[in-house]
Amino acid sequence: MHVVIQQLCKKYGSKQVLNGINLTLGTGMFGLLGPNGAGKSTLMQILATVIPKTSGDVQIGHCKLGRDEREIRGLLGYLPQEFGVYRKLTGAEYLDYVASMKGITNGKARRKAVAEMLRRVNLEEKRHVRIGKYSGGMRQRIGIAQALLGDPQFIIVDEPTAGLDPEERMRFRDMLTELGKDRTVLLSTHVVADIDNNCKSMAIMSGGRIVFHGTQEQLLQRVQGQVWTVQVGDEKLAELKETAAIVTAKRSGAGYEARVLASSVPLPGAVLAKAGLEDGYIAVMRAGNSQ
Ligand SMILES: Nc1ncnc2c1ncn2[C@@H]1O[C@H](COP(=O)(O)OP(=O)(O)OP(=O)(O)O)[C@@H](O)[C@H]1O
Repeated sequence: MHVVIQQLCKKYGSKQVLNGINLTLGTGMFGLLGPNGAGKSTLMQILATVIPKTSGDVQIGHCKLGRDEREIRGLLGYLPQEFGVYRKLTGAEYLDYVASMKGITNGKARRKAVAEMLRRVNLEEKRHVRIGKYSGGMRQRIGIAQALLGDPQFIIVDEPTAGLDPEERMRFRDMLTELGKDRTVLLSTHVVADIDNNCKSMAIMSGGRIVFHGTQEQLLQRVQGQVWTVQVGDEKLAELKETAAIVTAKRSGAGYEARVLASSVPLPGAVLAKAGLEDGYIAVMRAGNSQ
């Protein structure tokens, strides 16, 4: 499914939260990366028809946001950041409720869909337990289950791995990868590591704008030949912070091993390193410019 976002804006009072967003998504996983407060959740909520846009156009398949809300809700699955509202319902009750909202009105069909989804996310045994008693991983799984009810072609997932342990994190990512094979999956996160190899296309948001939109390779190309590691003491590190962009500084021996972005050797002894996504992200955030 194709999703085309053009000049999308959102204002809360006089506060401009989204400022002229342009994005095109196709089949597969699309990673949206940005710091807290960048506007990612606002964008997700607009696409999920939870809140209205202020201006701009969004085309989801053959539907238009602002005109075809009901049809759009039938096309998409949305996993929001928070689930607090449903803590008192059991997993099965919650999925039954969501299935009704998605228009699965036939009781038998609904029970079948709910049972199938509980099995798929491995929560059959916990179906009569209240969601408030679920672990972080279980809550994410019931979240993805509700998002997948009705077999949506566009899946929106907001900050999916918060509160998950490493194993749950990996399982969750595998599940999204599988879903992305024949659907459009939009994944928002502030954790660079969540944007793994499966998100071929990605965007970076900052201050309500898209500051990068392209492939992972294109992001890496931006910092090719500009990432250095260098061993420094406390004083040199402070000096370096003034003159160069430091990606990380890890304690090493008596000083630090600093990872630095610079167009030429930042200090004598600095060694050129292989560029990673984190380096590209830091470079784009510092430049704050759009592609
Ligand atoms: N209902 C609201 N009224 C006023 N301002 C809001 C409202 N909702 C969000 N904002 C503001 O909009 C900006 C973007 O918030 P948003 O939650 O979309 O960012 P985010 O990138 O998803 O970050 P986070 O991961 O922290 O949620 C923030 O400055 C936030 O304070």
